[in-house]
Amino acid sequence: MTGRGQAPRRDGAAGLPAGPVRPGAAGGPVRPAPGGLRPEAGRLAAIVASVQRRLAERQARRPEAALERAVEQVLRHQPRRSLTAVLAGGRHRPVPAVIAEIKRASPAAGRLAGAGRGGFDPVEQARAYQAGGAAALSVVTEPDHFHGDVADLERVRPLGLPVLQKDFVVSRYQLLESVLAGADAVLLIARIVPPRELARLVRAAEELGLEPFVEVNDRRDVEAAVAAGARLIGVNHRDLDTFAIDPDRFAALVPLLPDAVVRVAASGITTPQRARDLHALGADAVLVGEALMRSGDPAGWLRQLAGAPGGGGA
Ligand SMILES: O=C(O)c1ccccc1NCC(=O)[C@H](O)[C@H](O)COP(=O)(O)O
Repeated sequence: MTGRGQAPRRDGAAGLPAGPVRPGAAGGPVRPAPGGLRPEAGRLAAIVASVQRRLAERQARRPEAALERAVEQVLRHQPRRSLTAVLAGGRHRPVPAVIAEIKRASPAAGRLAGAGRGGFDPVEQARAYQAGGAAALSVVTEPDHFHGDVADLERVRPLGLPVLQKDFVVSRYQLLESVLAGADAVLLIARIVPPRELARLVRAAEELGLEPFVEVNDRRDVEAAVAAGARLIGVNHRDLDTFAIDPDRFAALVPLLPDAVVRVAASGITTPQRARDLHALGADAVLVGEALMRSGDPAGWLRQLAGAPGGGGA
């Protein structure tokens, strides 16, 4: 996660190459799998390593106690909105709820924001999502591999939709930063921390009024997420090391999820029809990034999913 005072983004007006963002490109040498990462982790390890390096710098600049004091103030004056509440029961409605993502770039896709269309305004993008009927926003804030910016989250919060912060959380310190940025929910990736640490982070997030959105890739992750008490679980079709999409992953893992859990299908959802198919398999909600970022008419894409006339999605 990125806090205030992070290094400036690198996707300025001059633009970026259109190709994929190289893991480790801006974060220096790739180190062995850090923290609780499983030994097979490769490209994901490079992302987490740069996240940890930036985190250490921020922790050195601003001690956790100072953040705690600021968080107390924010929590007193800025109530959180519930992501879970707007997604729950989605599987029993005619169409899934949508978490619409702002993702400036990704290691898999390269630059997404403003590619070929001039500048990018996250607020304008979020307004289009809202106009199309999105239930919530997701904002990717990791800077080195996604060109994310925590300022994007701060800027879209006033629109009023619940906001999920997507980053690579390995420490409670980052959760404090999330509160300060105005997130309502935070992504916790089961793959990047050991199960006990995942449970600690789930608890810590809840104590701070943040809803943990636990992302899983396989059966082991599901077990860790459920044991951690996660109530909001996202099944990610994307392999975090190869970035390849496994289209059958949601179908394979959904039977393992307790009924009470709010289930989100995430990644690689390129068309409204694909979102409908995942809904038919039991998804309460879908999380869509790249397709909306690439669409010239994201509101139309979302309306087409909702079955409204005038939808412009594929
Ligand atoms: O998007 C990536 O390339 C990626 C690579 C490695 C780790 C995470 C990654 N994405 C984070 C996400 O969770 C996705 O942005 C999100 O599920 C939306 O996916 P999509 O609709 O395919 O953009």
